[in-house]
Amino acid sequence: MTRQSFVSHIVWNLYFHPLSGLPGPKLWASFRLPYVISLWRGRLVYDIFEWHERYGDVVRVAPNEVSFSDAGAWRDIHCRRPGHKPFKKNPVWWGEVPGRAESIVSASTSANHERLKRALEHCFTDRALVSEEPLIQRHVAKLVARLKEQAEVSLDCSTVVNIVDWYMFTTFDIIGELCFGDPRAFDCLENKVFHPWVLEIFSYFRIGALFSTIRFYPLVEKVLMRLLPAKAMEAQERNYRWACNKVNHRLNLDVAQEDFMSKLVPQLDTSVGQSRTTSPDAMSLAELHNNAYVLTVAGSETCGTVLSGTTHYLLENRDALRELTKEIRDAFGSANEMTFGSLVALPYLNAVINEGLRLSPPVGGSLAHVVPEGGDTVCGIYLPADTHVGVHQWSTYRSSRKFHDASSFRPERWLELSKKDLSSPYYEDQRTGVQAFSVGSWACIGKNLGMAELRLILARMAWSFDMSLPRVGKRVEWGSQKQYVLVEKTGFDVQLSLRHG
Ligand code: HEM
Repeated sequence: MTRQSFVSHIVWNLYFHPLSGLPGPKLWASFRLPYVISLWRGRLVYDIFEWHERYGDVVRVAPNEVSFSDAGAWRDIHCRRPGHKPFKKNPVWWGEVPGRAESIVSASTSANHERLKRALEHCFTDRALVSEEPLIQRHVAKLVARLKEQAEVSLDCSTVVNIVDWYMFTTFDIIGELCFGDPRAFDCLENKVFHPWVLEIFSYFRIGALFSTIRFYPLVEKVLMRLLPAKAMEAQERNYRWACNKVNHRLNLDVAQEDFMSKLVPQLDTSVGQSRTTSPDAMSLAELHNNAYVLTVAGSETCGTVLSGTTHYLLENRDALRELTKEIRDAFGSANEMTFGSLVALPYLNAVINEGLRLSPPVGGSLAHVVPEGGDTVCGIYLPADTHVGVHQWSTYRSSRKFHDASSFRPERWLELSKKDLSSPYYEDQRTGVQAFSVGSWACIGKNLGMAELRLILARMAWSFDMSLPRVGKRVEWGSQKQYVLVEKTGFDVQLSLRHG
């Protein structure tokens, strides 16, 4: 692009573009680069939050992108509206990986997405959850047992641990067994370290997010794809193949066990390639491989982030931690009584988790979508076709215009009393804007399983340990960690003392 055409491009973006009337920082509206640089710095979520605080619920954050922090945008972007075309996922972020079959996440056509969703949903029905609970209970009991072992050998019956690691050990061990039918697939709790496969996955989060931004510049993408060292591609392929082999191994196991595969095998179309000759909902083996891979990542990192964030805020808010601990210890006579079913009924535990999801969502930014052909409205604002749009979670959840004492951890805001009592400072909180599992066609398929895991792990921790911040140890300020679509968690220490009595 010559200097002259670059300048006219900026002038057009600022003054003649159909979005030029929308509020937002002029530099960001001029060209895409400030947005890309902010993401590369891991600051995009925080920068957009600042723009929303300054400009309001609708902000133009790039020449062709509009960010919303309005609860109504969930409905308009994510849900089917009679008489409207669906907003598809933005291929910049959700593109297919070349050479792999489609996964539920990459499937952008609704027909394919719906088929894969129907197939995978068998893993997440109420009945499926009941059958999977013993497996999950076993791993959570192991988490507690390993931590207790460490506390028991010290004179003061306590131990200091990086709790983020321990939560992630647990969520990966759980998902490893659910996806691959192998209780020791990752064996992180046993070895007290991450499995090398998991470490590789962590490294791809950042690279994947950075790489996606290249798609804003198709020419650069083409060149870069050519220059990319074969070694880097091979490493990713090896990582993927490892998961495929684990799936194949599980398929050949001759034992009856209740995991995801026991629900997915009946959906498997064994005909060659990706053609489907049996049920219209069937999955090919290649699709099973990729979807198992996606489930492994989607079902572990997310839970680990919310557990870590919630624990961080509980430790900083001793009254909330005391209230939670009391509720759990009063409700049960023994740890075995804590089940998926019994924990649903605890109001404070659920309020704590809702508040944890508000302040530490696994995806802080937008779940990017594209306005369909012909253009459409979001929150009453007309947007031309192909405009990139999304609900910015961090800005919606932390908005001082939507929540009383928005940046503070206040589980009370989720209690029934606060919703009904006109004199409660939280009465007018816009709770419906908090949708950390998303809503509509692409909403999280693992929500119930995820919530059950969060409840069980937090409850078992509060039941077994008195938790506190150690005098000396690693701390974190949750809202200053870098985010590359997902939160790059730096870790923090917790003192776990065996409970008295
Ligand atoms: C705290 C826990 C979790 C949170 C906050 C969470 C959040 C999310 C979010 C925000 C999305 C994107 C939705 C969209 O694009 O509109 C998503 C999608 C998804 N999640 Fe979760 N998730 C959690 C746990 C899980 C678990 C435990 C599993 C499975 C084991 C899972 C599997 C998936 C899958 C397969 C999708 C893609 C759904 C689709 O495209 O139709 N998630 N999740």
